[in-house]
Amino acid sequence: MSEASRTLYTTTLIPHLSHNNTSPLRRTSVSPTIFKRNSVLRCSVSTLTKKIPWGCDTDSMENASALQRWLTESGLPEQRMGLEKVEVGERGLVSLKNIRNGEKLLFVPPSLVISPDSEWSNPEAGEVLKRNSVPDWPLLATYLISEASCMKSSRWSNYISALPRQPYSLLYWTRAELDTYLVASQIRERAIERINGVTGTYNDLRSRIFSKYPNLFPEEVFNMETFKWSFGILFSRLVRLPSLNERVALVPWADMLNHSCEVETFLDYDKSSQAVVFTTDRPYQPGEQVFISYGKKSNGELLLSYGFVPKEGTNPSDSADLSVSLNKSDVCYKEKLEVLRKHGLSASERFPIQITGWPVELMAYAYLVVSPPTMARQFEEMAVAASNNTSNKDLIYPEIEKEALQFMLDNCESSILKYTKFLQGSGSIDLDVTSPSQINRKLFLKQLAVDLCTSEQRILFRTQYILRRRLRDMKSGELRGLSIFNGFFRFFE
Ligand SMILES: C[S@@+](CC[C@H](N)C(=O)[O-])C[C@H]1O[C@@H](n2cnc3c(N)ncnc32)[C@H](O)[C@@H]1O
Repeated sequence: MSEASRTLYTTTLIPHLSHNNTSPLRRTSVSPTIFKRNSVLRCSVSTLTKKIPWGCDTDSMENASALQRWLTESGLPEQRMGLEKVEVGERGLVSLKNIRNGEKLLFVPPSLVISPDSEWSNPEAGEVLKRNSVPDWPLLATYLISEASCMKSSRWSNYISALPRQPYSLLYWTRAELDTYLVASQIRERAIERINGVTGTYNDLRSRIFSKYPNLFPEEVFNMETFKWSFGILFSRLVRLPSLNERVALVPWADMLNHSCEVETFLDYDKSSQAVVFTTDRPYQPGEQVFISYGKKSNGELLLSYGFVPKEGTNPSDSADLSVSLNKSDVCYKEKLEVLRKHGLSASERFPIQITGWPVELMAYAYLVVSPPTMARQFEEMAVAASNNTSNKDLIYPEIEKEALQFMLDNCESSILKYTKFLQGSGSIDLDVTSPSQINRKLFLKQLAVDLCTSEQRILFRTQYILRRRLRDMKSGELRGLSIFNGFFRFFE
C-alpha cells in the first residue's frame, strides 16, 4: 500500500523458497523438543477448524465496529475518521471533522502493528519458523493462519474477524476465469506466476517444516486454501514502512483506508509521534471518505493485488505490458539469446507502456531483435540497455531505427487485436453458471476484465498512433532526401 511497497509487489512477488518439492505430505516423527506436553492443543485443534473465523464478508460492518472498539480499548488514540460503509471500497475511513491539508492522521502505536517480530500466541510455532529462517512474507502468512486458529485466545482475534473472508485479489480467480476474462492482458501471466509462487511457497513450507511438526501445523489448518487466504490478505494489506528500514507490517485500522489515484500520500512510521501515520495532501469535509495511495501502480497491478480497477483515464500511473520476443528464424537467434540471458533477460519479455510513451528498455530490445548479423558487435550493449542496467540508456541506431519501430508497431497491433476480440466478444461470453451467486461473481469478474482491457487497449491505441506517425515522418523524410538527391543528380548530369 505504501509507495515503498511498490517494488515488492511489482518485482519478485513472492519471497523465494525453493519451489521444487511438490511431493505429497509426509508425516515424519515429531521433534521431541517441540512436541512438549499440550503445547499446541491450546490453539490449533482440528475439530475447531470449521469454527475458525477466516474473516467476514467484505462489507460486514458488525465485525468492523467490534474491531474499532477493541482498537480504542487497546491504545488507539481518538480518531478524526470513523469506519463506515462507503461508495468506493465497500468499507472505508470517513472524515468525522474538518481535516486540513497537511494534517497527520491515524497514530497507530507499534503495539497494534503486526510485524515479523510480533509475538505468537503459539510461541513454539513461531520459534520453529524462525529457526528455519523463513522469510518475512511466508512467516507472516503462517502467523496470520496460526493466530486465526487460536480464535479468541489470540490478541488479534478482533482484527482477524474483520478481515475479508475472501480478499478480492486475482489469487482467487480460477485458471479458467483467468483464461476466459484476461486472455488479452499480460496481467493474466502475472497472476499465474503469482498463484504458482504462493503454491510453491506453501509446498516448500509443508515439506520442509509443517510435515515435520504436524502437531504445531496440522494440515487441517495450514493448507493451500488457508495460505491463499493469508497471502491474499498480505497482498492487499501489507505495507512497507520506509522510516523503519522498509519493514513490512500489517497495520490494523490504517488498512481500512482505500486507494485513490488522485492522492499522493503513503503510510509511514513517524518517529516523533512513535506511531504509524499519514499526512493528508488535501482537505476533507465531515462525511467525505479519506484516501491514501497504495503506490504508483498500473490498473493491472491494482487488479492483481487488490481486486479493483480504477475508472478509465483516472490513473496517471497506468500502463499496459507489451510482450515482445526474439524471432526464432533469426540467423543470430543463439547469439542474441546468449547476450540477453547474460543480462538477466529471456527470448520473450514484457515491457510496460504508458500513455506518455514506451521505456527505453523496450526500444533497446527491439533494436536487438531486428539488428542484422553485421551489427553483432553491438548486441551486448543493446542487451545491457534492454536490461535496465546502464546509464547510457538512449541508444540510437539510425540504420535500423525504422525496423525497430516497425517491430514495435507490429507487436502493438497484434496485441490490440486480442483486446478488440475480447471486448467485442465479452457480451457473448458463456457464463456457464448454476446459481445466482455464481452469476453475480461471473458478471463482477467480467466487468473488472472489461474495465482493465479497455484501459490497456487505450494505451496501446495511443502507442500505435505515435509509432505510425513516426514511421510516416521517417518515410516522408526519406522521400524528401531522395528527391533532393535526384535533383542534384540531374544538376550534375
Ligand atoms: C487495504 S484494504 C482497504 C479496506 C477495505 N475496503 C476493507 O473494507 O477491508 C484494500 C481493499 O479495499 C478495496 N479497495 C481499496 N481501494 C479501492 C478502490 N479505489 N476501489 C475499489 N476498491 C478498493 C479493495 O477490495 C482492496 O482489496
